[in-house]
Amino acid sequence: MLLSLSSLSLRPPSPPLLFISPPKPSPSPLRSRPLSLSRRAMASSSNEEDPRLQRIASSIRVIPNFPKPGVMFQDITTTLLDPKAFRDTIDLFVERYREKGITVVAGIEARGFIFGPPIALDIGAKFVPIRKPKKLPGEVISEEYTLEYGTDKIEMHVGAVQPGDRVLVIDDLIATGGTLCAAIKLLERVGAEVVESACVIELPELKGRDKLGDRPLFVLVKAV
Ligand SMILES: O=P(O)(O)OC[C@H]1O[C@H](OP(=O)(O)OP(=O)(O)O)[C@H](O)[C@@H]1O
Ligand SMILES: Nc1ncnc2[nH]cnc12
Repeated sequence: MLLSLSSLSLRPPSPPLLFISPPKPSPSPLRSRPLSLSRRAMASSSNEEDPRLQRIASSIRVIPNFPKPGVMFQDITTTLLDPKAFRDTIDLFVERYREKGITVVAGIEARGFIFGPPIALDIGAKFVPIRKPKKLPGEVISEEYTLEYGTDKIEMHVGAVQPGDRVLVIDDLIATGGTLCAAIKLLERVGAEVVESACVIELPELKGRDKLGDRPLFVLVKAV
């Protein structure tokens, strides 16, 4: 069922996570706008109507006005509660990248740490965490990027990625593209080749893809 934002705003706040029932294949009642399947994802899977994509889209919960008013938060924790949807998410990425000679999967904190490691293990690549500032204990290389107000920074251990490494960058979501763009720049600065970036969700309205220029981006579902 689709609910308007005004009717949702009259509801009490979402219950704590422990009280959330596992997602069903039908759309979550919290979702007020549907997620569409990415044409790119459909084109890359053997079957244009790959049922795995629909299940993944349905498993993502959308919470209006979190963490602040006006934001439709795309919550992938409900995908993690659905082992089949989680498995399918990993499999779709693994099927795409298995034969691409990827040597490093770089995951962006925090939600890139959920999807990156199983992909890295399956394709036989190293996993490298790209972290928020002051989290990594060793020597780091940093990249600053601009937010709507102010700046932010991401960091990576020096030596974790070598010149010539073929890197896949993974995150759960691309919004404005600032985070992904900074991660790509960081990796290129150490001489790596960023083969592709991949996210579970894209928010096309925010045009993050444009920020990446001609660098390839693969997504499974688009929030419309
Ligand atoms: O395309 P952008 O506008 O840069 O936004 C996308 C980033 O925002 C979210 O992370 P967030 O910064 O909320 O951090 P978290 O995963 O640690 O909560 C998301 O997981 C991406 O990393
Ligand atoms: N709408 C959104 N949902 C989840 N994570 C986000 N990061 C930036 N925008 C987001």
